[in-house]
Amino acid sequence: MHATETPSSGWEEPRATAVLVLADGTVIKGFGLGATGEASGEVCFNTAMTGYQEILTDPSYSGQIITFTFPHIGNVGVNDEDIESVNAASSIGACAVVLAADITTPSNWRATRNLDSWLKSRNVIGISGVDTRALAALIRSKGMPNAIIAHEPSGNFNLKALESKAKNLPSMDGLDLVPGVTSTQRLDWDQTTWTLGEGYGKQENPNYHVVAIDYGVKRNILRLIANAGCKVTVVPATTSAEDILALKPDGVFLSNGPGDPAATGQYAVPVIRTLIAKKVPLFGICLGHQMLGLAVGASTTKMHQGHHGANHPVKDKITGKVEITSMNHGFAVDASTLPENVVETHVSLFDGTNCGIALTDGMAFSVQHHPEASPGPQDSHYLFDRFVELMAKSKAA
Ligand SMILES: NC(=O)CC[C@H](N)C(=O)O
Repeated sequence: MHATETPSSGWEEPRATAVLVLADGTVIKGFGLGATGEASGEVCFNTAMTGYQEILTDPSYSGQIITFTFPHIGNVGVNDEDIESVNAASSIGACAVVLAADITTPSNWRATRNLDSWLKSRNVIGISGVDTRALAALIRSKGMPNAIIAHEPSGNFNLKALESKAKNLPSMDGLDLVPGVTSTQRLDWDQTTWTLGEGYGKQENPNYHVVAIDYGVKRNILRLIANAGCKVTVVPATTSAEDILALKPDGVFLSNGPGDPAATGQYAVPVIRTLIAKKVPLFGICLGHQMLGLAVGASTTKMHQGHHGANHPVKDKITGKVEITSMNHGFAVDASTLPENVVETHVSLFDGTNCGIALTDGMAFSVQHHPEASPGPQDSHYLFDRFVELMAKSKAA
């Protein structure tokens, strides 16, 4: 500035190019990234410090806007290997993302792309410059709100219209979102986990055949089942019990997935009940766990703020061991409604909610957390071996 010029009043607030409008009318302004336009969903917060690409592509997050409490999201870029959705038909996963810091140039040897352009290519809207700690605190006190996010480079927003749209969004309670994410065709899976220098491996000598019912399955779950010595056939969510049994599985896996389990249970539960009656070894994760719960007659409830992170302590009540787990759920099985032939096997040490069940006949078990991690700690990998042991016992009987 030239010495004779009048000093300006100081720093001017940059124009907001994105807004997040909550159903209660709260307006959060920031800077748009990723796709332009509007998206709507339930706002949750995830506290994981790593693995944003796996989180964003987890089909369980469909219909949700993820607020990352870790500020530096995008700093390791993205690549083609860390996508978790199996159904590649569309941009499946979270519909929008809320960040504290702007996305910086990626710095990682595996990065092939910048998070911003990748979000745009997947039609996912983002907003940065948000006080994500304050938003997480708001969710903690008031629960997960519905919201509209809008990204408009001109910065012209009709806030009244956005607020009324946000108010009229349907509650996640009662939504069946599985049809939008499940595979439409049967799929043979033999890929195993990733190792440095080798990339993903292949299961060449399987001992067991697992049918995985795809309610929105994550790739790393299928890889860990393959690692444990199995050939996997992934089938669409509405596959009948007859068609599943015709594949002669040694075990059936009930996958994770989005939405309200009670709404999804309408077609899933009768199938699971038949499999229980036929004593087929069953293993369920997250939505699959909730649906096993519904199939045995228990009920599920909507949680206040849910669990979304990578450091949640869970106690295995059978062994007494505590495992640090990856979590992503907004519903839970109500343990007080479990029938006599089902035991609670795992419990959250954060809030005492149910995190695992097993049938007393020993043929079916499930957990609420994500033992496959991706991202997250690997303490719970043992559950895949438990599933194989169950199939071995059943085969030997
Ligand atoms: N990760 C999942 O499978 C989530 C299950 C279910 N949609 C929930 O929010 O509780």
